[in-house]
Amino acid sequence: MRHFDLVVIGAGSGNSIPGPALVSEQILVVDDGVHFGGTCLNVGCIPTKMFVHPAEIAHEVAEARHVLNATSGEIRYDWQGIRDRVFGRIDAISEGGEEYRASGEPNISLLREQVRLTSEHELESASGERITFDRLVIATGSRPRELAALPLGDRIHTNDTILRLDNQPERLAVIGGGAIACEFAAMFAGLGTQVVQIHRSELLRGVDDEVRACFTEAAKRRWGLHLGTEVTRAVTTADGVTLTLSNGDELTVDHVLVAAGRVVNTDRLGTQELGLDHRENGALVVDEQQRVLRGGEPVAGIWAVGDSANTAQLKHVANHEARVAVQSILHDLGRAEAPSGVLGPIPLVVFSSPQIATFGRTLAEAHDDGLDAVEARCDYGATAWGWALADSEHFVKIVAERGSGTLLGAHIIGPDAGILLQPLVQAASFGQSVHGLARGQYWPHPAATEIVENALLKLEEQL
Ligand SMILES: Cc1cc2nc3c(=O)[nH]c(=O)nc-3n(C[C@H](O)[C@H](O)[C@H](O)COP(=O)(O)OP(=O)(O)OC[C@H]3O[C@@H](n4cnc5c(N)ncnc54)[C@H](O)[C@@H]3O)c2cc1C
Ligand SMILES: NC(=O)c1ccc[n+]([C@@H]2O[C@H](COP(=O)([O-])OP(=O)(O)OC[C@H]3O[C@@H](n4cnc5c(N)ncnc54)[C@H](O)[C@@H]3O)[C@@H](O)[C@H]2O)c1
Repeated sequence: MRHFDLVVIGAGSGNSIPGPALVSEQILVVDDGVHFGGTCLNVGCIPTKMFVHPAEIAHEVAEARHVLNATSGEIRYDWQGIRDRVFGRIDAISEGGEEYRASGEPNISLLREQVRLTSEHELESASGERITFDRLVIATGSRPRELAALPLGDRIHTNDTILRLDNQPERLAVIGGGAIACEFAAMFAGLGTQVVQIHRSELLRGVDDEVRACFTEAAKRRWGLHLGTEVTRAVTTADGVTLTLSNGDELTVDHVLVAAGRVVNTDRLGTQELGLDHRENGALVVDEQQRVLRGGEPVAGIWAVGDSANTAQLKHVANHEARVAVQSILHDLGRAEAPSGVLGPIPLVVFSSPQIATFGRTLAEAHDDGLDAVEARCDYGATAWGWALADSEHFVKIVAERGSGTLLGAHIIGPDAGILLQPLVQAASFGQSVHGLARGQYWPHPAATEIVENALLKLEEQL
């Protein structure tokens, strides 16, 4: 029976655990993914954004008349060319990474199989191999939730398969109203697919109400939107997929994308049987060192990171957790201080069109928490950069506590929202009050950051 000092299950964020600091450990990396390297690299953040950008250019060209007073003729996009540019780059990284893990380092071995824990120090692979270990990192991530009414197949996809289609769908139904659904809907619509998004409630629940309303209006202008509706039946024919909706409507599309949330992969790992603490969504409960808990106490020798250990389901969170886990393992080995682990608020950027960026509380949430909070809004259109963009709909909102000026949240919709959010994430992370934040530094004129500066100035007036 093989034995390892450390086993890492999951080679997404888990793949960054082995490194120079652990070179003296015999490490086994285990992964059962079709492509090596996890969700972000193969079917998540990176390929989607590599499609989102060309789609955004295409959208801007279509809108060019608005800013250029130009007449834009019909432009045809080369789906296969875009797809091959994306996967030509990504697949090479995935294949190179797999080869390096399999044979590039003397202390690291690779197992490409699904495994299940049989105890805290033993696992069994699908082919029946039993392997023991001293320490374990669980980084098994999540997978798309499937819907009974929409069995996956050649025409019904998740994010795992749709980006590799040979031909761009002329008609696409997107099911769901979260980040994935909103990004894919805008992306396909930008490239000229006739998109219809079908969702049982409102888009982007949990995001600031005004931001959501602005997004929903923009979405309605760009693609079909059926809200408060579910798909009850799907019939695949030679012509496409005919969907029956809960309101009785029927529509036929070429392909369907199911984006109805993620299932945490602990359900097939055996962690429940080990009595480890789980959250409602199946993620493991961990402490600030990423050690998994049982009965609220850390279990010796087991760490968890990423989607299997948090509810944020974001890559920047998973990356940070992996760094914390490495330091905690080194601490366990007597070679480092214990990590502190805690960073500031977690930002979320939805790379749809328009883009949304947010962190922290909305004004309503701050009030619900009993805080004396105030909010200021600056429209893009109230600044010189907004005039350059001819923007009349997007805005920045900042929430702070009256008196102390503590930054409680920020909510942005519009071009480069993710970039505009970061100075506020930085201020909140380093405990900087809103007092003096606008006037205590230069803001280059007339850059888009002036929108943030003006929101801060308005906010300060209310403190
Ligand atoms: C379409 C999409 C777009 C996204 N866009 C963004 C974005 O723009 N920004 C952002 O921050 N986040 C984004 N995310 C979320 C982000 O991709 C995830 O939060 C992150 O990749 C999770 O990393 P992880 O290491 O926890 O898991 P993963 O990367 O999913 O890795 C887990 C690995 O474990 C393997 N595995 C699971 N169970 C077993 C088992 N029992 N045995 C062996 N192997 C196993 C899996 O095959 C997988 O390779 C997106 C997600 C999706 C789906
Ligand atoms: N830009 C980003 O950072 C980015 C992009 C994509 C995904 N992600 C991450 O990935 C995670 C998953 O994204 P997501 O959009 O799949 O999840 P989500 O949880 O945001 O949205 C899931 C959607 O599916 C709907 N849904 C759930 N069950 C359903 C059912 N049975 N029938 C019909 N609809 C159903 C929900 O109402 C919701 O609108 C997110 O938590 C997000 O953090 C991040």
